[in-house]
Amino acid sequence: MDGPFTTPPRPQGWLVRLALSPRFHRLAERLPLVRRFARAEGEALFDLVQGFVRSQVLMALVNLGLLARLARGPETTEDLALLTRVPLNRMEILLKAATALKLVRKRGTLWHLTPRGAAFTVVPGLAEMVSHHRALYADLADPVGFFRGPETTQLAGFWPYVFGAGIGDPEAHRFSRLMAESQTLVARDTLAQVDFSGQSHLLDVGGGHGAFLSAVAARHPGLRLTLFDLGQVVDSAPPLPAQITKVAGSFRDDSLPLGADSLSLIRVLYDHSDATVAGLLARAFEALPKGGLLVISEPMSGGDQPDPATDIYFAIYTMAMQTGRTRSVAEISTLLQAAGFVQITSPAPARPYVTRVLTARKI
Ligand SMILES: C[S@@+](CC[C@H](N)C(=O)[O-])C[C@H]1O[C@@H](n2cnc3c(N)ncnc32)[C@H](O)[C@@H]1O
Repeated sequence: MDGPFTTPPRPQGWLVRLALSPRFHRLAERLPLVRRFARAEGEALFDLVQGFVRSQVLMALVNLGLLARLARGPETTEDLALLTRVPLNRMEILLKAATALKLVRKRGTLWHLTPRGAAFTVVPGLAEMVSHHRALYADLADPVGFFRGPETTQLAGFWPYVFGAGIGDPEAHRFSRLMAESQTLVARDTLAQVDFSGQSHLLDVGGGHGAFLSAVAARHPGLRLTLFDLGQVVDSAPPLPAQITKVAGSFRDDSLPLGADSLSLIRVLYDHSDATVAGLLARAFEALPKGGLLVISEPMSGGDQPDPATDIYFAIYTMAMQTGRTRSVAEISTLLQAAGFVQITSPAPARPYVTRVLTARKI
């Protein structure tokens, strides 16, 4: 730690005072009940210490294609080593680490996937998501510099649109595919919490390749649907159900299309600064008729009660993007109220690490 603290130490709670005392730790080893608690805390601390190594083991398994390979059937260490050009002794260590992560197990001479390892290979977009963390981990390689605020980050380069930059076709394709593949779970959790059956026309702003609208189309065949996103993104979308119309434009520079009585922003706000979000919400308010429904769905901060997933992973990820922010329900609500929206509700999320839904109305 460099630099002096300017305030004298403040009083601490008694449990913290105990945990700060080396004498207490020596004593705890001799008292069975306290020992159990102290050891559980010790294990939790060790898990914190080794977290990065766990993630890198997972990254190696994904990038070497080992989990995908084992999804085809069991293999020997020798074959896996040969296939991936990893020396045999190092492959053995990697597979044992994967066993400790409960992703694989060895029976006789053959490595098999566990049910968790098998589930990993079929969750849409999960392997791609792990792979693209290369940029995030590069940014976090110097965590002190990262928290002090670097000039540039690799992750910002992965998502060029966040600065309003024009994007090329390969970039549009790369990040839209990543988002579309992870959209399945987001759409499922969003549609479990929002009922569009009273609506006639939904406009999905920043809708990427239309994965969310395709899920809505399957659920509500009579609903008119409009996909709005940057030109390069809508142009590279795969063929979509007939009820979806594509409109190209930028929510920074263009008005949003009129005519829809509901508007969704799925995983859009957290990419952008408060100023950009305020502008976007003002445009959404303009585009909706009286009574119009706004749906926001993305992982949200726990606010005063930080959430174990969103206040670590998403808060730091969006900070690494340099323009984004993982906001709490209260923070988004303040921005919504400033834009004129009322009747703001946010049901408890089923899986906060997948998404949280917030709805509001224009009246
Ligand atoms: C994180 S992705 C989410 C995509 C999709 N809603 C989903 O959840 O899979 C954000 C989307 O916002 C779009 N976007 C970013 N800036 C935009 C802008 N200025 N105007 C329109 N769309 C924009 C991106 O192209 C991208 O498709």
